[in-house]
Amino acid sequence: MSKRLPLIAGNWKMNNNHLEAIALVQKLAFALNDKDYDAAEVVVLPPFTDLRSVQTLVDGDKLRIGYGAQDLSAHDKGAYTGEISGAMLAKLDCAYVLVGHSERREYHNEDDALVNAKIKAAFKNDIVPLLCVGEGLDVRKSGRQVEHVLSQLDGALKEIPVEQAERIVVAYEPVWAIGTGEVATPADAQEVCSAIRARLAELYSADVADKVRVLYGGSVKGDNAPGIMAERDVDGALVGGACLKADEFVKVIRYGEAS
Ligand SMILES: O=C(CO)COP(=O)(O)O
Repeated sequence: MSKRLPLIAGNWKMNNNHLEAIALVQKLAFALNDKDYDAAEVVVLPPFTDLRSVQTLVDGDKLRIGYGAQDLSAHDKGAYTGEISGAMLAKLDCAYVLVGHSERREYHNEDDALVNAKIKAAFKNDIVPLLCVGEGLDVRKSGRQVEHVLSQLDGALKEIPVEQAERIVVAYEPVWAIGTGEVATPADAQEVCSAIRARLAELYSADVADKVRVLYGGSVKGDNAPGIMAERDVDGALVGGACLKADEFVKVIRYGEAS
C-alpha cells in the first residue's frame, strides 16, 4: 500500500486582490516555517488576478507552497470572453486547478459533461485537476449521498485514461457543510471518501485507487481537522473560510501536531 502525502489546499474563492495575496502568502510561509515543513503538501488557490503575484513570490523566495487556479475554460483559445485557458494557467506554472466546485455547479450551471471537458483541458496542459464532488442537503436527508457523489465521479472521469486518472485529486465537499460551520462528522467524510476510492478501483484498478488522494472540504478548521484527517480514506482537506487567515490555515496544515 502506497503512502499518500496529505494535501491541504486553501480555496480563497473571491477574496484578496493581488496585493493582499502577496501579504497572505508571505504570512503563511512565515507562520508555517515553510522551508522546514514537509508533513503535507500545501497549496493555495487564489483568484486569477492574483496568480502572477503569487508565482513571483513563490519563485523569488523559493517557497514550497504550491498554487493553482479555481477554474479553467474547457476551450483551448478564441472567442470566449472572460474565460481563462489551461495554457494560460500552465504558463503561470499552476500545478492544480479546481474543477466542478459546487459554487460553479450551482451559480454557473456546470454539469458533469462540462466538468469532464474541463478535466480534459487541465490534463492537456499538464495541470492536475482537483475535482470537487458533493451532495446537497436534500440528497443527504434522503440518504443517497454515496450514489449522488459516485454519479458525479463517473461523469467527471468519462474517457479519462488511467495515466491521468491516477494523478487526479478528488475533493468530497458536501454542499450543506460549505461555509455553514456545519462540518460533516469524520464518519460521514469517511463513508463517502471510501466509496470514491472503491469506485476508482472499479473504474481503473486497486493501484489507481491507492494512489489518488481524496480530500474532505466543508467548514474545516484547526480544531476539527485532526478528527477528519484521522480517517483512513481522507488524505487532506480543501479549506475555504479558514484559509484566509494564515494562523488558522497553519493550524489545519499542522493538524498532526495537535495534542
Ligand atoms: O468550499 C470550500 C472549499 O472549496 C469549503 O469552504 P468552507 O471551508 O468555508 O466551508
